[in-house]
Amino acid sequence: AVQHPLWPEVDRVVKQQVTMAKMGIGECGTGWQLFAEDGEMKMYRREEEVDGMVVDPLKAVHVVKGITGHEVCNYFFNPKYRYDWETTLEHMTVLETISDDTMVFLQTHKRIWPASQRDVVFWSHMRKLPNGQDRDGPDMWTVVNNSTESSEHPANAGKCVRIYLTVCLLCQTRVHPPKDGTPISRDNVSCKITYCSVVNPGGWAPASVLRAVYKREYPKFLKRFTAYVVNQTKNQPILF
Ligand SMILES: CCCc1ccc(-c2ccc(S(=O)(=O)CCO)cc2)cc1[C@H]1C[C@H]1c1ccccn1
Repeated sequence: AVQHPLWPEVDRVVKQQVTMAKMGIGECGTGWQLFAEDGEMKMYRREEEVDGMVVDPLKAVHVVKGITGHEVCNYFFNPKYRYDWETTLEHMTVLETISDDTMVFLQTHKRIWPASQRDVVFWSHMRKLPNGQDRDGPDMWTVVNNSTESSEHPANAGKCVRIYLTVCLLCQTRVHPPKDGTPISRDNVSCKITYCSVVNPGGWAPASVLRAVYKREYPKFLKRFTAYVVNQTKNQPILF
């Protein structure tokens, strides 16, 4: 089959992002600060600025009972669910469907006063990862979102400031088989979720405003998204 021009970049960025997401906070270099904690969810960020703009890398780890990594990645990747869980989304357009696991999106996010409204163009790729370590262990699933250009939607041509982001959602399913040999139910599965993101806000926005937005929005986003997946899957057969 003929390769799509984006494919080499998709493959390279996915491998690079998954490698980083697998690293523990301690291995990810210094300067990570825990800025939000809620039950099993822990959110870390590193304060970084590029040309005076806040580009704080974020890394969140969460363990959610009753869902699998395949299910989490399906609900994160598939555009038909996005308006249900992405509260800051104003509009989403699928610019290109490259394959059943790779799409290009244009999204405008709700304006955060006093910053101007933002939009983003990114490719999104979902992939099952071979479980290198223990053969019989459940697979890992990932979705990587990475900013890309669009000739039909040039940056900063309209009212929105174009942002640039790289996001990696890495999911590892855990199965705790019941002692008495009864069939596996949702009580016997859980998913370890690692969410990494680096967002360049594009144009200038006050560091204090951006950091306040991230501090408020990221915990809300991950809690709302995972609760949504639990609710959507609770009466469905488990998708490993
Ligand atoms: C000035 C920066 C504004 C800003 C930039 C970027 C994003 C953003 C875009 C995409 C993704 S995602 O993980 O790829 C899921 C697909 O939508 C997450 C976050 C959100 C905000 C704004 C709306 C705020 C926000 C921040 C963090 C989480 C959710 N929303």
